Amino acid sequence: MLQIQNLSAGYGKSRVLQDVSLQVGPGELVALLGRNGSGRSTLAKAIMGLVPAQGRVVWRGQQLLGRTTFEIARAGLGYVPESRDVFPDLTVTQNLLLGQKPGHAASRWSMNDMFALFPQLQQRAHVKAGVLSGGEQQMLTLCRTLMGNPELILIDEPTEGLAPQLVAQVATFLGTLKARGVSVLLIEQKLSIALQVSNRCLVMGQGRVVFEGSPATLLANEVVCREWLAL
Ligand SMILES: Nc1ncnc2c1ncn2[C@@H]1O[C@H](COP(=O)(O)OP(=O)(O)OP(=O)(O)O)[C@@H](O)[C@H]1O
Repeated sequence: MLQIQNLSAGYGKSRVLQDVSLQVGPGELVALLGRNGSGRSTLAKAIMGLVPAQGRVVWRGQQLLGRTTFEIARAGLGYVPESRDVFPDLTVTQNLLLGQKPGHAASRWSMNDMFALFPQLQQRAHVKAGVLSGGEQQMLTLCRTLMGNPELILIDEPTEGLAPQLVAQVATFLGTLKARGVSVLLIEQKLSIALQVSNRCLVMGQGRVVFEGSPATLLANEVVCREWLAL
């Protein structure tokens, strides 16, 4: 469904990604692990057309490289960046409504689905997003992207800085995406979450994919865990 072949990308003269190839199948949740600076966020940005890249990013048979971020999102890809991304002066409900894509077929996700996943957002439905806690803003960013009905969603470190209870809610959220057939490429620092929710794990190191396999295979690979994940 998403096929990345020999992707290279970087900033100015510095080359960050080198020859990255991977794929994400329909309804699959692929976890992208690695140390800080290994290039995972750059990969997500390259897929979304946010950093210059060479190679092939093929989505449903069509090359995405060279298209604008807007066109890539319209083609069915959602992106939740590492930084929380809300409209601070709009309420929670208004933020969610803005996530919908006008003129598209009805989203398979309703506002009530979002409130069922994160009840805190319902309690704060009419509060301006700018006064929410960091964790609540993270939930709102996830939900707003989902309201756009993506077929594949790239999520960059959704549990970073969250209290354990919220981490558990994000894990449930990811499980719901999987259960409802949304493909996910998840950048995650917490190995426990990645192992719990993913079908397959990729490990990146120095801008390359250095491991690919099931969560169980990754856990059993002491060399990869030590050298590339510092476990
Ligand atoms: N805007 C930028 N300009 C220049 N270099 C950058 C930029 N963003 C990232 N880099 C560099 O690219 C490399 C990969 O960073 P990237 O953010 O993709 O890694 P990461 O695996 O997502 O790690 P992290 O979790 O720390 O973000 C790092 O060396 C980083 O310093």
